[in-house]
Amino acid sequence: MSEFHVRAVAEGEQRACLELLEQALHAKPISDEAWAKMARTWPAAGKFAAFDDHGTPVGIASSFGTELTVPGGRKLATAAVDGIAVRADWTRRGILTAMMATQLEDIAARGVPLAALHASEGVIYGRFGYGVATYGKGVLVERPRARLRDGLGRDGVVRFLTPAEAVERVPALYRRFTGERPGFAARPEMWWPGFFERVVTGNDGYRVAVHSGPDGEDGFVVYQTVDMRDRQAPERGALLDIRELHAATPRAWAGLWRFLLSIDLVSAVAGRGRPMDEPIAEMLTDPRAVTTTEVIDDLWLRLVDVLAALQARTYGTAEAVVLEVFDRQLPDNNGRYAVGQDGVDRTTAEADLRLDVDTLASLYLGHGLFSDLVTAGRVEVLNEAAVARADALFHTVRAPWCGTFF
Ligand SMILES: CC(=O)SCCNC(=O)CCNC(=O)[C@H](O)C(C)(C)COP(=O)(O)OP(=O)(O)OC[C@H]1O[C@@H](n2cnc3c(N)ncnc32)[C@H](O)[C@@H]1OP(=O)(O)O
Repeated sequence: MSEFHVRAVAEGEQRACLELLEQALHAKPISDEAWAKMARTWPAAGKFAAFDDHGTPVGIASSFGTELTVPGGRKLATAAVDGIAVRADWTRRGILTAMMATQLEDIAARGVPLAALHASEGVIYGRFGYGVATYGKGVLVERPRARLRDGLGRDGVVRFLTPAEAVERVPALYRRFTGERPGFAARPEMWWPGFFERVVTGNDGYRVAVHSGPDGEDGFVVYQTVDMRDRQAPERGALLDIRELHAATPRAWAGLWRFLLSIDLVSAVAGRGRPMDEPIAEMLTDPRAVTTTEVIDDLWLRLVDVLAALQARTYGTAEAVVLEVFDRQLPDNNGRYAVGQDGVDRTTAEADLRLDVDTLASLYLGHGLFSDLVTAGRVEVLNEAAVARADALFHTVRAPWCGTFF
């Protein structure tokens, strides 16, 4: 059997790696034209690949640098893992395992405390220390029944942007969003061409509209129209499928929803991966006009430097707890941490709760409760009184949400 070896991707090898990624994700092959646009978003830096004996890439692990907001508002350097694949004729031979080890060691060596990804499947990344740290909900709003409460969302103006205008204006607008919600991801310059420009200038019919309030442009929505008409239900109009909707103020948020729900010949407005606490039903006169269609795991988080990550966030009001953390891939993280409102440090004190690093990652941004993960067998309790304290320390008022796909 042929062997593979993992090393950093060299300049000039990126396109072959991207082709391998697109093939593994069952996407269309990359044309020369598409590659010309994408090349600048796919630098060799931050990429590792597995190569066969002939030097052909058979696996890719890519990441780029971003920042995530952690509870309390600090922005923490994060490796956004945006492309993982192994060629189908090379799977289940340990290539992903080898690439993840190299990638994690590299991220740790560079002093980046967090890594994050969106997973294609739920069974892959827990073994590498990633835990589900944010969730998103799918919503379907039936337009004929949906009326916004009086006065809501009427203060501003919404207008369409051409694709070229959207490419030029939306990145600057996005920088207005301060991202205080835990889990919120910054979008570095290199994110925009591959994940935004390609979508809004492509042939899939995406439209972009911006909301303007008293301080200028303060929100935008990107959506696609899906034709729902059929012979059985000729009265049905289109479905508006929101790709993203961001607003700097509650008024801008309501204004964008009002706009979407006012468009003619539309039977429903749908969104996926919306914040779990987005108050859509609450803004309508008939809350039953909204159906939650799904809840999806959104951001998978990896605490690469557990001490730095724990020290970066703030905590609720409760007495400190001692957590004993186990990390198979990055053993420097193994040990006990005293976590409290007054700070976090390593300790030799007896542990209250024992857990794996992926479980701690899933609690880190404030989603979920230690007590539920005790029930689920994910947290070992050595001191019963510490469970409620850990809940109070870690849980956040706002549901964490990432808001950016990568
Ligand atoms: C962040 C992102 O980019 S998400 C996109 C991820 N990529 C894809 O889904 C593309 C299609 N799939 C693939 O490319 C590959 O199947 C990968 C990357 C998911 C897995 O690569 P492999 O090299 O086969 O993984 P590897 O051999 O190292 O397996 C490690 C372990 O994970 C398990 N595993 C890996 N992938 C899967 C899977 N899809 N389903 C179930 N188990 C899996 C293996 O069985 C193995 O378990 P073991 O340690 O108990 O033996």
